[in-house]
Amino acid sequence: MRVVTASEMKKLDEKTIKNIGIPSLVLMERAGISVVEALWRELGNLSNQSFLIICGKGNNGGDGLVIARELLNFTEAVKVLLFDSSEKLSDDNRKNLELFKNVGGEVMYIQNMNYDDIAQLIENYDVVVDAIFGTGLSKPVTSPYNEIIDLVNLYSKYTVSVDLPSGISADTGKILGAAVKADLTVTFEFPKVGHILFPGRKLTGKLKIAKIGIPRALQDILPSDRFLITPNTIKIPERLRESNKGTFGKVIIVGGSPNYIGAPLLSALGAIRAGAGLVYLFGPEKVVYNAVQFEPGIIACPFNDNYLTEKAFDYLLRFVDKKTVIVLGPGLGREKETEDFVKKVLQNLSVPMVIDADGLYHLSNFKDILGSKQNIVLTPHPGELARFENLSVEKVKYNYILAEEIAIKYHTILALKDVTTIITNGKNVYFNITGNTSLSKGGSGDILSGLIAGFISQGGSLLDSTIAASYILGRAAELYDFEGRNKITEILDLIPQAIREVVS
Ligand SMILES: NC(=O)C1=CN([C@@H]2O[C@H](COP(=O)(O)OP(=O)(O)OC[C@H]3O[C@@H](n4cnc5c(N)ncnc54)[C@H](O)[C@@H]3O)[C@@H](O)[C@H]2O)[C@H](O)CC1
Ligand SMILES: [K+]
Repeated sequence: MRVVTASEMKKLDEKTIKNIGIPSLVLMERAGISVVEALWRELGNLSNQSFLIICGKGNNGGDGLVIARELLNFTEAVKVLLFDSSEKLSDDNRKNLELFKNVGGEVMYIQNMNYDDIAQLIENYDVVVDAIFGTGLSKPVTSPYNEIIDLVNLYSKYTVSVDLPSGISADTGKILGAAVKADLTVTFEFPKVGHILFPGRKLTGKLKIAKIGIPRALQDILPSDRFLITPNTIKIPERLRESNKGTFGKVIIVGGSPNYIGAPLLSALGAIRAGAGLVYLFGPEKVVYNAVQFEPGIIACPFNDNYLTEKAFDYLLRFVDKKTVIVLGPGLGREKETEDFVKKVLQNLSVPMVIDADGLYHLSNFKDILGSKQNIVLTPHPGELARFENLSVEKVKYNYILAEEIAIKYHTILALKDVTTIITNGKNVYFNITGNTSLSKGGSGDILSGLIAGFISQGGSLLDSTIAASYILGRAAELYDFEGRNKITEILDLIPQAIREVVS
């Protein structure tokens, strides 16, 4: 499913109105009705509820006035709150204000009230409809908008936002001054970036996407480069019955050090749960023997030292063949001699690699090597990417445009792991929103790295495998929400069911 920006949505609107000839008032009417329908589905009988619709001066406010007029067909307990009687309203807003009044609708102006009265008013209604700003928000909100938004957040019993929570940037999900915290948001035709990235995603509440008649034929004008990952985005290699362990590829997890014994094991378990045919663990002997105790399905490649040093490379070579996929990094440690090992691996091996954790730490000291590589997946979290690029976490977090640039610069697949994970090959961007706090603990990234490699080893492309792994890991966590009180290994046990959901 495409994810759009404000300007892309505006362009779609304009083409629909100017090229196709569907009047803007028709689009507004359908938008407004779709919100009432969503409210009816969410709240059931609307006739016994009361509604306060807070309208801005633009078309978001116009939608609100359509909603108000339609709600009057269910109940008389409908009131519209406008900001300033002298405000210059958009044409469609003004028209719908007139229609609302024509059907006996009641309007109040914030300019004539004090904040206590407004707080009281908000508190007296069952539902507040936030139709202040939508995709037209262009700068941080100021008085009186921010005060009203704060009052809605303080006193509203149930808030539904039209198109976007007012105050949220459609293009970034950032709060511009102040923003409404909605229980439900009804948007039109496509999710906006602001619904997908935090804090916009949190303030959106439950998101409903309504069709309002934008012709499908026009959608080709949209750049096809931003997508919300849904089950039908997922491509997982088919598992033919006539097969043997060699059919499903070979993954070598390269990692481990005295303080990080579990990380490479978790990565190996991720590869096993993805369905890889052979999963090797190449690491310090203590780490490897520990892993095989836990999971005898892992093939042991113990290196007789506490850390993987340059000497380990020749030993690793014995296990690598052209079908191998390597996960480089889980628990590697940050010893200088390990960096020499990592450099040698990157200089001499051209097999697909998923580079995570301390693999990224070492790689950051010789990034130019990526210029000569073809099939690398980098899986940093914001802190690791900030360090990798010598930027602040603030600059990096949820910055999908920067992520695209980095993927192009190093021509890799980049998975910027977060509550919304951003996956990009530099051309397209995919947003993953599955998961919950059961993944907010050590080891989830290790599992992900193995899961990605496991899908690649079965024939998945680097991009498809990264998308599938991110979605599947999140879905596994959702299948039984431990609310964070889980062992990370319990998520592994739910991966087969999460895969079955998308392949069946
Ligand atoms: N196809 C669709 O998606 C349709 C969407 N509709 C609705 O139209 C709005 C967008 O309307 P627009 O008039 O462009 O802007 P807003 O109503 O979001 O904003 C109102 C107005 O406010 C001004 N403004 C911007 N920032 C600030 C600020 N910080 N302080 C004060 N004023 C500000 C600016 O001039 C804006 O124009 C979309 O969200 C949908 O709800 C159509 O109704 C139907 C089709
Ligand atoms: K809104």
